[in-house]
Amino acid sequence: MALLTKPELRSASLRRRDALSVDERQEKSLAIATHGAEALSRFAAGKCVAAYHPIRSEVDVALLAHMLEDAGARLALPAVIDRETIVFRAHTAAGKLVPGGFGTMAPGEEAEIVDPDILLMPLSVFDRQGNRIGYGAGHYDRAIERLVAKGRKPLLIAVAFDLQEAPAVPAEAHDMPLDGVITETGLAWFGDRPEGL
Ligand SMILES: Nc1nc2c(c(=O)[nH]1)N(C=O)[C@@H](CNc1ccc(C(=O)N[C@@H](CCC(=O)O)C(=O)O)cc1)CN2
Ligand SMILES: Nc1ncnc2c1ncn2[C@@H]1O[C@H](COP(=O)(O)OP(=O)(O)OP(=O)(O)O)[C@@H](O)[C@H]1O
Repeated sequence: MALLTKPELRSASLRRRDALSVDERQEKSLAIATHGAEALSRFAAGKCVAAYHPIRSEVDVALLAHMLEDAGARLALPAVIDRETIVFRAHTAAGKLVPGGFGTMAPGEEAEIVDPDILLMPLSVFDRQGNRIGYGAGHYDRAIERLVAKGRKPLLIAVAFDLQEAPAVPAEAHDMPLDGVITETGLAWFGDRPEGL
């Protein structure tokens, strides 16, 4: 069978994700938080974790983010600053969220721009080799490339429902491979388990 293109894989996966009921999404998001916190709490203590403010039918990652915060992590959220660029801004309990682009919410311009150690990443589709497809803007790929160019090596962890998995996602040169994925059935590492985990 011919490999599906990125847009075909994206729309098929988003259709499946959109079909989950609100209750199913909440229940699975809770399982994702439990698995994620169990696997990452110790590692995340003292580190900066970028979550995201869910849009569309994405996993609600807020519970996991707050469990990691309780374990000692600092939180950040992405903000779109132009069509091609996102930055990560510190998200504190007192900090207000403002519209962050593409229907997302993000900390305002007064919030410090930070370089996260761990990215909890939304996506449309992933495969077991660690390839991912987002919404097609290249925002995360470019942000990761910038972090790597500064000598940072953030841990890249996708947060997704099992039904977003595809057998094979075509990878392009700019795509940054994931270290792992957390779904409602647990956390899976794609290669060797990262050091310290
Ligand atoms: N919750 C969340 N926050 C996020 C992302 C994300 O994927 N999810 N991003 C990930 O990069 C960045 C924002 N980039 C985004 C880029 C495109 C679309 C989107 O929905 N695109 C539409 C097409 C464009 C449009 O609506 O005009 C689509 O796919 O239908 C959403 C977010 C940073 N924050
Ligand atoms: N590091 C990069 N430098 C320059 N252009 C890039 C980079 N990463 C992605 N792009 C461009 O962005 C566009 C979208 O890329 P791609 O289809 O991989 O996005 P995506 O993985 O769906 O999005 P995202 O990374 O926001 O989740 C493509 O035109 C691609 O060439």
